[in-house]
Amino acid sequence: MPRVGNSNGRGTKRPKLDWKFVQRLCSIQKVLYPSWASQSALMFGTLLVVTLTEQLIIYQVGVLPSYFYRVLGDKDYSGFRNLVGTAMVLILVNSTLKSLDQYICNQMYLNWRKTLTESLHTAYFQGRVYYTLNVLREDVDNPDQRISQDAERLCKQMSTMASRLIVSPFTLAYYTYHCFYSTGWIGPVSIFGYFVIGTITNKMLMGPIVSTLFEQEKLEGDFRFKHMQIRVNAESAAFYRAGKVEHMRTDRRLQALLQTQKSLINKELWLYIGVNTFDYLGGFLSYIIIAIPIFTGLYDGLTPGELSALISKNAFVCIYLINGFTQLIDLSTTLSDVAGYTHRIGELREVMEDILHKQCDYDPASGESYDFDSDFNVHAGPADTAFILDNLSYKSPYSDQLLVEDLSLKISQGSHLLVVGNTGTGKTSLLRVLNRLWEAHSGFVQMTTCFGPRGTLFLPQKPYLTDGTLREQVIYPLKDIYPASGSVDDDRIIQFLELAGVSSLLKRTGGLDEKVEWNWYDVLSPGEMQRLCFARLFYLQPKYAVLDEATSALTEEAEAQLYRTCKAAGHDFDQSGTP
Ligand SMILES: Nc1ncnc2c1ncn2[C@@H]1O[C@H](COP(=O)(O)OP(=O)(O)OP(=O)(O)O)[C@@H](O)[C@H]1O
Repeated sequence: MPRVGNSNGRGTKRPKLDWKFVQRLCSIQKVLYPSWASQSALMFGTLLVVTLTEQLIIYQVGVLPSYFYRVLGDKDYSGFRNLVGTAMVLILVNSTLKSLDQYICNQMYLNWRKTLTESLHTAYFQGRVYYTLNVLREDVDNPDQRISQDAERLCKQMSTMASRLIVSPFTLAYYTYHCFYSTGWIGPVSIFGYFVIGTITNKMLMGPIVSTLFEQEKLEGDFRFKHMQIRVNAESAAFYRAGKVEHMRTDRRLQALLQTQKSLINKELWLYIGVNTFDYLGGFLSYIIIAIPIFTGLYDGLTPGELSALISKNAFVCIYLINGFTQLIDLSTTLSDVAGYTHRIGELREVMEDILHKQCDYDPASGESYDFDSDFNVHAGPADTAFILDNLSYKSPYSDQLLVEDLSLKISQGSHLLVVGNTGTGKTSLLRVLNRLWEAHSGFVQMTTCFGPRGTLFLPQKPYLTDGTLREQVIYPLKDIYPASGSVDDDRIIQFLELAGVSSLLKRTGGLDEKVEWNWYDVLSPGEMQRLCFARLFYLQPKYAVLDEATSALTEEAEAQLYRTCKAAGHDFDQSGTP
């Protein structure tokens, strides 16, 4: 069950707009832009060309009114006609470029989301990372939310920043040059100073927002998880008539979320005040810049007319330069969101990487780790042996007490082993250690066969049914129909469903390959689920089967029948159960 409710993790630093953010953002960018010729890089290049052209056209459109004044003032009819034609073309090109800009940003967002989510999936499903992350690690909340929602929001926010950020170095350089040309050093230096003060102020105001956004996303995940818990367990809750208590608990999660959202909105108020103040201050700054030489007497020799012309010329370039900077400052709110999501995804990536490298059966050279049907890390041993345990001791995570001490055992072909013991004594844990979900505390454990049809299959205590057709349930976890699709395989599956006592499912689903809308957990009884898992076992025909109370919902008679079938099929099985 995914862990929820833990705060930012034990001893984890509060996420901020700091160097760590830059590192995490860069590592995410490396994923988004794997090479210069990647699709994202090409889109980025196209966006750059489009936005630069757009800037040129915007400038041309901006000066149109002054031409209109001139031709109208001169009553120049042919000039006016030409100008109307030019204006129409420019406006058409401008609006096409603007739409293209938006279109490329949306395409980039889609491409980023695909690349980032697929890369997160690759790490998540590598080896048993998804198990360790959800069950054993407490330092990352809601991994599902980070992969599905946070990644999406990060890409969305970055795409809204992209077109504004991409041209700013060019426009800033261009207008800095013009500003310097018309005002001397005083213009650019004052404007750069104003931008530095604006950035420092906004960085201070953004700091608390980043950590609150991080917290808000965690609570959002907790809230969704609560609803998912009720959705999955609706029947059990209804049997308890637990509507009131679930209502109270769900509302409590909602309250916690809204409280954090409220605090986020309050903190954002200060950032908005900062951003808007700098926006309006920027409008006046050009006059302050021109006022300095006027009041220091530098322009004393100019007539009032010449002075007005100079002011108007200087104001134009200064305003453009200031506008370039204020546009960057306006991005502060988006940047604080980007920082929050970057920390959540960056942290997830780091933890997944850490888990993967700590897995004892991870091979850094090939990147291969344990998975179904992979021979990796299977130590060659005697051909007739499945497991060798020597002085094995193990304990549960976060506990110092050993569950089992110095267990020596060899599980070989032809022998059937039943593990019994009181509840919580570590029977399932033995299977976890055999399956390498948990590390052994000391001693030696070796699996000498592979997973899957040619080796060992584990049937867990809680039957796992995937989404999909009846065939996909039976052949799980094989991806493709094994050994080959067609009537031979169909006959086998039908025969195994009959042997497991669930052939009635064929009628309910309407066939092996009929898509079903229902959730398998809601429509099958626990006994039927266990029988379906046995059909899976018969189909996969492993040499060894490790069953964890796999018949707990069946009658003794049905249990005996299933075991007889297993024996006839030639499985050696290891079963754990409470006496
Ligand atoms: N993910 C986990 N984190 C921490 N402790 C765990 C975890 N899973 C199991 N444990 C603890 O490890 C101990 C052994 O659990 P295990 O599941 O092996 O019991 P069992 O003998 O199979 O019991 P049962 O007969 O009820 O299935 C229990 O005290 C359990 O609470």
